[in-house]
Amino acid sequence: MKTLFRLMIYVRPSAKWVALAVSVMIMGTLIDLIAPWLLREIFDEGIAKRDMAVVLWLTLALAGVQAVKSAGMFAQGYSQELVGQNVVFRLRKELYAHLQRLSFSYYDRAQTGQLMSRMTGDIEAVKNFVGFGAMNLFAGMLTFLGTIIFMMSMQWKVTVISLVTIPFILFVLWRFNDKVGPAWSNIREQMGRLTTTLQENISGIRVVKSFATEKTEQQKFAERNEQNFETNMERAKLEAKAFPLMGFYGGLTFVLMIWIGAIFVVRGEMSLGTFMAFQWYTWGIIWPLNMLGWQINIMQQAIKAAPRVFEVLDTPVDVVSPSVGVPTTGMKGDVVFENVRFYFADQDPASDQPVLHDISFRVKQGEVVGVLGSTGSGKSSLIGLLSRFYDVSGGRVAIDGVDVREYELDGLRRSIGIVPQETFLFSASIRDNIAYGFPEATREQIEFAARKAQIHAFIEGLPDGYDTRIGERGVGLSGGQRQRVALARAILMDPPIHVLDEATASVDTATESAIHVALLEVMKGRTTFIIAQRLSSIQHADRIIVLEGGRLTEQGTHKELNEANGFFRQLFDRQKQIAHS
Ligand SMILES: Nc1ncnc2c1ncn2[C@@H]1O[C@H](COP(=O)(O)OP(=O)(O)OP(=O)(O)O)[C@@H](O)[C@H]1O
Repeated sequence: MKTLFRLMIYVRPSAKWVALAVSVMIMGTLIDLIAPWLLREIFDEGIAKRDMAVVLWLTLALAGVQAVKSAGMFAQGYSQELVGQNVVFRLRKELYAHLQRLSFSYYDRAQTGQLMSRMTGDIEAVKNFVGFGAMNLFAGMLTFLGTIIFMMSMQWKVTVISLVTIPFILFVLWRFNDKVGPAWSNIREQMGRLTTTLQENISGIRVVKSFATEKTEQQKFAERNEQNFETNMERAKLEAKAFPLMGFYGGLTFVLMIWIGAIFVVRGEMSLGTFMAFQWYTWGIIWPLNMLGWQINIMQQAIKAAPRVFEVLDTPVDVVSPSVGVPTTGMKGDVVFENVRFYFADQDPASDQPVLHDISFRVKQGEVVGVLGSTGSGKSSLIGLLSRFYDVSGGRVAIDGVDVREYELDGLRRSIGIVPQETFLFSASIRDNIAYGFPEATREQIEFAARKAQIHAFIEGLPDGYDTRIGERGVGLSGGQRQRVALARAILMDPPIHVLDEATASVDTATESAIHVALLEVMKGRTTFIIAQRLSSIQHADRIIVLEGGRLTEQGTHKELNEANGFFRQLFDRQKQIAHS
């Protein structure tokens, strides 16, 4: 019930169209109730009295009301679909906007397939109910009650006797409703899992193929598909049991009506016209009850699907912009980490070790800082705190003396140009990919950024140059080329702070060196963090920070760290040895 009330919030803006659909539906129902009454008059006042004028006028009236009803059906069909589509539109828009706001900690755990399925199938199920099911459910109930009232007013005894089957039909419906709800809940959940399997397989198809696990993947998909098939068949079984039974009781009502009606006609307690009208009215009892099964189906689907959508909408956003954020215009880029401690959302501070322990350091505007550490030492997490991908669990991160949590969030993120470890390119032209964060950039600006990222010559060599379209996730470019496009994207943003997270790990050392020389100019006056595992990447750093197991163990210049004989020195010796062997 709570779900239905909440859905009403999305219907409210379309109240005018709901009112139109309901009015037309009530008019259509009234016509359905008047038509058999006209038929009775044709029989009793026209045929029985051999008055063809009455027959003609009443037949014309019958045709007229049917024409009005048909026109009304058009208006009702259109407006109820409009209500449904509007609800879907609003829900999808809100869901998409919320997905954009949700923080990294949500996406660390979310399954893409489940989100896709909620965005499509579940919302569609809601639309079917709001746009069609609900209105027809209401129309059915109105027709049912109206028919009984009209019949009672014509011949209450025949009506009461003929309707003895109704409690049986209602019992079958009640049982069906009870069982079909959980079945729909399973189906919606399984649809989500099926989409997840499909999405993961397609995204990871290169891994699947390189490990030749197509058969295992097929098997996995087949299992999910089979579960889906079986749950759907369970639901179909419920329908197969309930619907014919309802059809049987409905038929029985019809037969009873003829039999009891005939007795009353013979006894002279019912006119032939009323008898004929009752045959027509019977349908006004049977169809709403038969349709009720389908409508319950549609309603239960929506009741089970909507909470899946609301669950995403209700997920709190844990990294939000302050209501009045500090503007970032004129940001210089002095960065301070003060006693920073950090746990991921799925960690328990009571029992787990923090990913970052008590980190403190200061970086002045324009400094180039290398962040060095073995894999898993916390380098990316450290940088994630700067852009507020995550918030610190203790201590603070400040830029120009202002806590990052006090800045206006969009401005903060636009002030930090990150070239991430895993580059994501969109299926668009190379130009659009470079200008992703700055769509109004001029051709010169884009080319300048591409030159600095050492990718301009390559792009110029392509048949369509900057207009060359690249496939999904950058297919068509090598890893190093993709990294350089991402680098150009960050350079174009011209932020006061640059972060290169293993940004040159996929390029050869000669290209890396060329990129660094070009970047020296771009980085001038800008604070730059270069995260790396190999020393060649940080050769131009003014200072180096060394992370080990989430702790800052060393910091200083190349020279100072070489003399300190710690992790840096060991790495230096190891990489020198490899280079010489
Ligand atoms: N979402 C998460 N939830 C819990 N722990 C995580 C999560 N993401 C990363 N970690 C853990 O946090 C630690 C630091 O990870 P991080 O990615 O910051 O390391 P890194 O130094 O950048 O490693 P690499 O050089 O391999 O990229 C790792 O031990 C990792 O397993």
